[in-house]
Amino acid sequence: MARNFFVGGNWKCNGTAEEVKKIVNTLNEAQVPSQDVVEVVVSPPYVFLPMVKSILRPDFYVAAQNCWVKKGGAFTGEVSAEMLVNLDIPWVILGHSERRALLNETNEFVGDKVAYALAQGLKVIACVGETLEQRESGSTMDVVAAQTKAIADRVSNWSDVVIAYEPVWAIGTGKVASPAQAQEVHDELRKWLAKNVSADVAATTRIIYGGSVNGGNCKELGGQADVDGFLVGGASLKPEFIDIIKAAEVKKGA
Ligand SMILES: O=C[C@H](O)COP(=O)(O)O
Repeated sequence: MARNFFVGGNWKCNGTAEEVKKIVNTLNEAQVPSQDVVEVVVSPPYVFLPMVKSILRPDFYVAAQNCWVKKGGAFTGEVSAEMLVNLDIPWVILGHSERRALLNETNEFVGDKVAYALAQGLKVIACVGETLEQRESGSTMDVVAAQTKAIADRVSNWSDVVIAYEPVWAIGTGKVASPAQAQEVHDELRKWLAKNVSADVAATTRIIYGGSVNGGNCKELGGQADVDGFLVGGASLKPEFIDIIKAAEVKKGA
């Protein structure tokens, strides 16, 4: 079964209202392949979500960068999944390595968040990935499998989940994984899903790559059999994001 290419832009903690409007204008004017070729989702900081949603072209979608693990209440500073649903925000990024590392989000906590967000009706971009130390010690697949297992243990319907494989050593470093390195992990992850979840989930779940993707490397990465798109950080703030969206065309006729 064909997996529609997916390109996410994670704007992280960047931008002023003026800069955000400028990025949206660039996106709105861009000529890109149609939605049946590529699904585009941009993720501004919380405070800009309603504005971006209201001015963004209707064939692109928005995502929050996080949400709380359960129903809202006395959790100062948090935003609940219900609030995102209330504002018609369709997607949320969960388990980003910056949150795992800087805010101590564990595999289990991320798994709980993914399950809760899905149960409220959100679609989830769930991030996994190893550190340089873990890669060098040969434990990449163990790490990625443990992160994915914590999600699989809590989730039964995978139709609204996209997995983002983001090696931590490639994030914001300019040190992109080689196409072969990305393909190897994506292939292993798909095999893991086939063995531990189901053949159908393995065949249909999109596994996207993140980590220093740019206009220059996106086509080769996107051409890998098990790379179904990207989660882009730095380059999603720049006009080259359009070229990354267009990389979806490498899958045409594949
Ligand atoms: O969520 C996106 C990733 O952290 C990649 O960031 P980057 O493209 O700036 O390396």
